Amino acid sequence: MMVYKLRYNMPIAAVLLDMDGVVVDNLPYHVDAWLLFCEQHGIPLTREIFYKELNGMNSKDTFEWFYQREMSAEEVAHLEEKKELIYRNFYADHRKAAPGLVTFLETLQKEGIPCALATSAGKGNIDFIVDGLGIRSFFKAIVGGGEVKKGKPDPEIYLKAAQILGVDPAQCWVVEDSLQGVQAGLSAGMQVVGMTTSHTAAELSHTQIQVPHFVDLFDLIHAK
Ligand SMILES: O=P(O)(O)OC[C@H]1O[C@@H](O)[C@H](O)[C@@H](O)[C@@H]1O
Repeated sequence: MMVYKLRYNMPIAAVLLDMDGVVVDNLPYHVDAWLLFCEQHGIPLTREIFYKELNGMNSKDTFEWFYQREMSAEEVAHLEEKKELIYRNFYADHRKAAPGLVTFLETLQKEGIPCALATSAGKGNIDFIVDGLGIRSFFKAIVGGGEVKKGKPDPEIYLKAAQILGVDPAQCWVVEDSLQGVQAGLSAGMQVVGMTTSHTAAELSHTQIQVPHFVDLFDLIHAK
């Protein structure tokens, strides 16, 4: 059941989209890649632990969680390259925009509402999705995981995106699927749409709205 509890009927200053699990429903491919990477490196990981603890985190935080120590940028880049190669091989032939995404982006553009992408992913994975789907021109800003000091669940990435767009965080809608990402959006003081690709609506019930995809989403969040 969809829960619809808007904090108030506000105009939308901007929409900030998460990428993995939102723009594309690709999480199972990321998880398969992490599981294979972990198997190859002797790290115990289960699907359940991934969704609960790691989904939405950037690579640095994920590798530090695995190895339980701080890691240098070089070390992270080296391991990240291995894992993302596996992921991109798994997902390349399956790239597909989430249902309703392009119409949603076109509507925002027509209404003059700026849109940004705020993802924990690195540049390689961002280009792989954004250019793979041909949607780059819809984004006024793209903030990647490597461009913030603190990754999700910290609000920094969403606050940075709002700052680049020059909008009030309280008038932004975030679209997220992961628990870490939802927390980042809520901590930024934004309204959050929980997209139920990785978690159930009940697990995302702390967001303002839960939806399965972008179809009809604009009408739901648009102030009447
Ligand atoms: O959900 P976002 O912010 O697009 O996150 C991307 C990240 O999502 C995580 O779940 C993946 O483990 C990462 O590899 C990926 O970079």
